Amino acid sequence: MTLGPLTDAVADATRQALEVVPRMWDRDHTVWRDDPTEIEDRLGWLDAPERADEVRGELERLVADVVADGITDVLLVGMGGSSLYPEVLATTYGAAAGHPRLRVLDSVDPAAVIAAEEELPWQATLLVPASKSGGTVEMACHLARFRERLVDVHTAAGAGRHILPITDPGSALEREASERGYRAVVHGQPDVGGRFSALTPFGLLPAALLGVDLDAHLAPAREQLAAARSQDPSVNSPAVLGATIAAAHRAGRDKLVLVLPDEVATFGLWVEQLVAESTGKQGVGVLPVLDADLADADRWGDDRLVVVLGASPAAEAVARAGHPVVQLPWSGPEQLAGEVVRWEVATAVAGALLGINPFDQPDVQSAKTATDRVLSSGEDLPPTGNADEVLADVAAGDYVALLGFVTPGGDDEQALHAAATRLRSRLGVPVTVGIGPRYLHSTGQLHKGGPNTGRFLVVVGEDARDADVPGRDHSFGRLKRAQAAGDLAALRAAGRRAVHLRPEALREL
Ligand SMILES: O=P(O)(O)OC[C@H]1O[C@H](O)[C@H](O)[C@@H](O)[C@@H]1O
Repeated sequence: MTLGPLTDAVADATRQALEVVPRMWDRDHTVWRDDPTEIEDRLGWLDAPERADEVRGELERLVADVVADGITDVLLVGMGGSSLYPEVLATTYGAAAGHPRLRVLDSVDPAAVIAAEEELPWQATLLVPASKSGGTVEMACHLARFRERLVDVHTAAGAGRHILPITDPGSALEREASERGYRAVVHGQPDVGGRFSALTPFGLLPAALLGVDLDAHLAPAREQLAAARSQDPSVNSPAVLGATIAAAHRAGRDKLVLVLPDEVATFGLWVEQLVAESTGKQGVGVLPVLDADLADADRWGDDRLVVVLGASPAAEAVARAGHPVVQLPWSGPEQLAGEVVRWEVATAVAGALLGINPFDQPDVQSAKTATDRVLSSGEDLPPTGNADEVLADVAAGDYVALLGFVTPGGDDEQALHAAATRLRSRLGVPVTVGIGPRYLHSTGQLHKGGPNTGRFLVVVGEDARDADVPGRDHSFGRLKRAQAAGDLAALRAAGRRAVHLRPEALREL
């Protein structure tokens, strides 16, 4: 740890954090807020490993049956907390011998939907709709469309056996499952919010499907939770990380540059949702920055805290340039669930020190409401503008977010990253890239609820082909455009500087 300018502030914040720790373990909601709403029923992640032990056998039996049925592929559809950890698991571990591949879809881009549809062997595919609320629109549209593919090959009577939802008890998705005879329903933990649900069945079922040994996966999580009870700061590294994030924020270092080993690169997406959606509200917020150019650190403003997982030769130069650097040990992918706990505790502790409720997401709804309005009114996107409208007065302490409603992994996404690299070097401020609608369930909260220091370029790709959504009067392409329009409207209503651009405009940035 090279805290440099933050050394004293972190020591103070660590003392405060250690006062928070026993109260957090007592489930004392006043750590965060006097009002217990969306706190007292959101702390179940503190005993996720014990709760996992209660359901492990059932999950392993379900998976054994799936494997015995000859399933070769799993398609998980869901958003935010219901999809990001499965994506981390799939990309970090892959499928064990004899277990199905796992593909995660959190895009409504028609090309992405069609690609999944055309590439999967529906005869041997299991569809896993994952949604805590059971009503998230993207998941519902995916389920409607892909269920038809299953009906095509298995008939309506046989399709249900190929659908295995994960949802909270009593949700609309659970009702649909019983009406339509889906294979089973795996319940989430009602007292755990989406972004804290990685070690509940939302992450455990996908892990078991991939053939991950759940007991071994959870072992580092148990160790980290035990450490998170300690009053010794050399042991309780999760609380110290939370204290460091809070101290950095208080000092104006509200951008968290995360440097990860390549083998867990997608873990950044999970941390991004956890930190941004938990802290970004009431004008407060820590912006996760996943693609910082460390070689440029001597040109950065003093608004950044750098957290490095594992060894990074570049981190030393960052510290020499005067930025605080936290180095966390990394022994390999088997440590993943321990990192989940570290970041969950750190986020909860940082929330307490920053005076916000880390478990709600009050500003996510505004974009959803605006999207519904666009869909029902028949409106389209507002006219495109000029990036200079919002970039002209960018100053130190600001950030730029490129928000692309584009095909994940396609040319337009590459163009977004290339433009982000150029803007970083031109403007000297952090430039993030978010892919819609994924980011709406992640950094979208911070964009609208956090400090008004962002500039938002909403880039919407054209669709060469569209895909209809059975049972709805809009297509996937229309939904995508309505979500982009909805977020633009919500950003502007929150007083944020946001402009609509075509992908071609990225070349001029
Ligand atoms: O799991 P679901 O209920 O479908 O919710 C999925 C996601 O939707 C919302 O937009 C929240 O902001 C996220 O925190 C959540 O993870």
